Amino acid sequence: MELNQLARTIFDDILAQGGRVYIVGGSVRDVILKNSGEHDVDVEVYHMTYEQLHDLLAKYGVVNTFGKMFAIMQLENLKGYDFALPRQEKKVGEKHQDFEVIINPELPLEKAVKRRDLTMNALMYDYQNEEIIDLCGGLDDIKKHQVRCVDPQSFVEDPLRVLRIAQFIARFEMTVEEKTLDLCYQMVQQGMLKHLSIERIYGEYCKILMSPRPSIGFEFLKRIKALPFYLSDLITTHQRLDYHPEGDVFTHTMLVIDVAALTKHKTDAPLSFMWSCLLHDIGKPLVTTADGHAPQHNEAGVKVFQKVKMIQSKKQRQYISTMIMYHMHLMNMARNHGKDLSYLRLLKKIDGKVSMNDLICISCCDKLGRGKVAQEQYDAFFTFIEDKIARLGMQAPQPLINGYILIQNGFQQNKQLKMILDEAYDLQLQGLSQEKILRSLKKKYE
Ligand SMILES: Nc1ccn([C@@H]2O[C@H](COP(=O)(O)OP(=O)(O)OP(=O)(O)O)[C@@H](O)[C@H]2O)c(=O)n1
Repeated sequence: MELNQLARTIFDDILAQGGRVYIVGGSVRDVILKNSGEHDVDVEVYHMTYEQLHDLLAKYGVVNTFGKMFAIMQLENLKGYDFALPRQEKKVGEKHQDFEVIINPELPLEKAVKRRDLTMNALMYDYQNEEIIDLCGGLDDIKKHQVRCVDPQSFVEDPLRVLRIAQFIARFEMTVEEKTLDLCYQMVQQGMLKHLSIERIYGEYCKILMSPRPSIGFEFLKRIKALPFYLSDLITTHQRLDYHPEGDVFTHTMLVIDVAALTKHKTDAPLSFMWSCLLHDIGKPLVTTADGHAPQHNEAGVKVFQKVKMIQSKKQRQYISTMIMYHMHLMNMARNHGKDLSYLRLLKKIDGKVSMNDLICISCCDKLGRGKVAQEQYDAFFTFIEDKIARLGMQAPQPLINGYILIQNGFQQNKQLKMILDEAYDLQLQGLSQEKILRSLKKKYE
């Protein structure tokens, strides 16, 4: 394993003092999976007391301790390394922190691994012997590309693990072993996931969305009936087969997010973009008619989005809401040979909230998420957009008239001003000069 030189020096010191060092958790798994990328290194130190380990670490720098009960220690000058003592955990309440923790430096490894969620996450790297210790069959499961829980009894103690499975299988393109899948289903049926905080759920959803194949994670959540209402409602919403040969809205959404996963690096806000793709059609269940039409599903989607509480950042909410609102405008314009004016109006509406680039990306993903898209249709869409961009740009034109100018020209500062400003901008887009806009507005409002 690749380890920092200071970490090696500390580990050697621990061994010299009679301790034993094991690296555990995601960093070991990721080495086996040949998964590159930054990862914190979790170090479990055996045969030393809390005080002994603390004193030893203090020789190398300032020690910070986290989670009084978990006794996790970090060195300020050794970022990304967490030192902990072996422990057993017992759930004592419904909340995430409701655990009784029993630290035991002499805990047998077989017992220590029991608190881990999945076999691939229970692998240990023995620093002294430079070998992987696999007490739960994690290596075999990785070979089979499957996730499997270590111990059903301890697995259920943290319901977040159900969502962790969803993100792991999406990230590593794996399947879920049958008994583990049944266990997850039972946990959902028993309402265990209801106690999870929205922040924790959001974290796992983000990991699913930023994975190479997000659909794998959401298909799993569908199978165990753990989807929130705004996604599960998509399953029973059918669409017109001539527009959507792929079938219901959920199936379409899954195709869209998988294409989006390949496109996200081209966008200005990859995570928010992925969320937008997941949620772009959440309005459809509300407005879809018996023959599969979904008029104004974008506006309905914005309303449903207000109920999606797990996204809390104001900026992200504004981005996603704007994407839901305008996700079909470019496509509709291309279909109806939209006028330059509607394109310019669209630029103004999205201005500062999302970029035209990101709107183009979501339109492409939406189009590609229909299974087989006729090449001519796709080409026509691109020609349309390229033409508009070449002539009219990607940014909304700067307004010639602002509130200050209106007031200087005798308009009152009242509620109507905003409406008049919109009107002024529209006249500008129609090609009127500043002088002519003011003249026209004065005539109308005086
Ligand atoms: N609900 C949880 C969270 C964590 N773990 C254990 O703690 C380790 C470290 O957890 P964490 O850093 O949260 O996740 P990783 O598995 O490292 O995965 P990621 O790549 O998402 O960080 C996991 O490998 C697993 O052994 C667990 O059993 N149950």
